Amino acid sequence: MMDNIFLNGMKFYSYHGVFQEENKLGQIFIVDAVLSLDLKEAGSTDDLEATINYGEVYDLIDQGMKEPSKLLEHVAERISTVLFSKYHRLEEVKIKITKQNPPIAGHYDGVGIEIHRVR
Ligand SMILES: Nc1nc2c(c(=O)[nH]1)N=C([C@H](O)[C@@H](O)CO)CN2
Repeated sequence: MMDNIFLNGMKFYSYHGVFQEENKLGQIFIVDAVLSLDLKEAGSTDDLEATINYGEVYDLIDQGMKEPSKLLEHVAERISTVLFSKYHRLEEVKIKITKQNPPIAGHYDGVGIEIHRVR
């Protein structure tokens, strides 16, 4: 069983979407991320260098959300690639991106995607 670091309910105003109106007007995106790695060393040494700094992860996700893409799949894939290249300790990552108010008629809490990548 793997240990996890999570960042829940991050909100970004970004411009991802298939439709021109989404690229022009933008909308709110909610991102949840789970990073799986062994946290035992950090737990025993109390040393930030022995783990992944979730403040730094937030900044990387923020940067990734700023670059417009058509598909949420592409946004999530870009972010996971950056995380794996930056953190050698990272073994698995899950990234979920939700649009609460996309241009789709109907009643729902949100639509989106979730990816799970293993190094
Ligand atoms: N699997 C996906 N389907 C759709 C996406 C997406 O990113 N992944 N995006 C759209 C539009 O941009 C959406 O916001 C409104 O229809 C459509 N389907």
